[in-house]
Amino acid sequence: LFLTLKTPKNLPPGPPRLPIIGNIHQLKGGVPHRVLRTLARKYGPIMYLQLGQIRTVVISSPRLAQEILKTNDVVFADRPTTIASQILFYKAQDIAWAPYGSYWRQMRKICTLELLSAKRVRSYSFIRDEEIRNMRTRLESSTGKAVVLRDVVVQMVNDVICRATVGDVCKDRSTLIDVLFDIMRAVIAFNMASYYPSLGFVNVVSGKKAKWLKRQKQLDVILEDILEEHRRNRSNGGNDQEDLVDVLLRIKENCDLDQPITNDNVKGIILDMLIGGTSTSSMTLEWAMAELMKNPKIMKKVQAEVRRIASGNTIAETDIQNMHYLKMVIKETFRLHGPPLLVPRVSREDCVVDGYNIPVKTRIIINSWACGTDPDSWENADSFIPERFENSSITYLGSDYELLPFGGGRRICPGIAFGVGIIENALANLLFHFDWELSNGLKPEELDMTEATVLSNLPKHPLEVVPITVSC
Ligand code: HEM
Repeated sequence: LFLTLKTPKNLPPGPPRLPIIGNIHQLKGGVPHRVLRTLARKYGPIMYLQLGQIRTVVISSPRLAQEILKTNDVVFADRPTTIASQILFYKAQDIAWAPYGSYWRQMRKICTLELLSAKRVRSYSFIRDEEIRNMRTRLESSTGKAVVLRDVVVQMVNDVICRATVGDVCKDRSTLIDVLFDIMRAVIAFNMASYYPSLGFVNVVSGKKAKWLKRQKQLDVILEDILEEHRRNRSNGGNDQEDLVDVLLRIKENCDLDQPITNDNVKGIILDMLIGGTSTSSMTLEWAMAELMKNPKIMKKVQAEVRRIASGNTIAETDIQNMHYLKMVIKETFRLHGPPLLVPRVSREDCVVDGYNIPVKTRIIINSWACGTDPDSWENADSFIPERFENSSITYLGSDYELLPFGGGRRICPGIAFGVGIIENALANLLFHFDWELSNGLKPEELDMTEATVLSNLPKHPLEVVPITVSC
């Protein structure tokens, strides 16, 4: 498929348009955030691309990210309607893809209070500890042998999130993980039809629609099963500890809400939690370990800190609060390997950004990786240097626009405390209980850090390492 993009005629006045940026095929071939950063360095931090039928503005600097996420937050608080979000996310009846409005506000509030508040996240510490201990046991049984780290951490993260969200590790875990990653791919990946929404037949011809419908069916069976089990449990008196599904079912049955909750809403929200949490947190862990394997001095320094602070054979969450270098390693991992393009926004009305008129219904892509590697904000921007955060007040909480792994504004990720809680605890345990070698005698400098083209925040080649159990 080879399609040349031409300057669209009769567009309202807007930011400088790229006359011909090549073709969609070319964008598909490279890792999109890298292609877009190269284009931004040539054409500027605000670019107007006509991608098929979709008017798209790409933002590539911290200053302009602030204009979108802070100055004009409400204007850019909407999400696009995509074929993937319609099929896979129950017609966008979740939170992440829901249009901005009263339904989104209500459901986000329920999830924030009932699952993702700091207090709630603290209450899951026993789940985190148990599942991280299980991960450790699995690794101990492989001591001296090569393991694919991704498999181990995805299972641990998925088990933590499943237990907090649906109350138990999922019976059908491997199918669920497969489907979740497939959905993530469908949402992120290049898809010609999403640039030509009025040409629905493109999806039919390419076979994508049939594939997604099949995936959706598989997923729906798992989610229905989870709901049914909770309904049964509730009619038998329920459990002492409510999980998110119990909470949503209770609210659905008893509360007089502005927007009544349907079964599809509940399923869409479970899906958000599973997808939002599993892939992002496990990818961050894999990249952090890859950077540490690539940089043995940093590995040594962070291991020394963790082993000095942790006492006894376990790591308490209070110990982690004192592991400042570990936190810097995680921040640096977010800077270089966080979600490179934020979930797209859509403008709800005409708006002026940086002196340019952006018409209503324009899709906005924020290249957070370009912000995180902006040479005006960061020295040696492409190198992994955790020490850069030593005397810095920069956080990833959405108010420092040069570091946006969780986005910003009212659509900022509501799962920051939950995600970071898992990452910090798991990484501290991996570093405390094990020494690590690369498999097949690979040298650190030979480790390939290329990103996968489709899920570009995953390493292209899954990290293979050899854990060596350390007696503490
Ligand atoms: C390392 C971990 C994580 C990263 C890097 C991450 C990143 C992000 C990003 C970049 C966004 C889009 C924000 C924007 O549009 O400005 C987002 C949204 C979201 N995330 Fe996360 N996330 C993580 C963990 C989690 C967890 C653990 C959950 C829930 C259990 C979660 C649930 C969500 C939801 C529901 C949204 C949609 C928010 C909305 O549209 O209102 N995330 N996340």
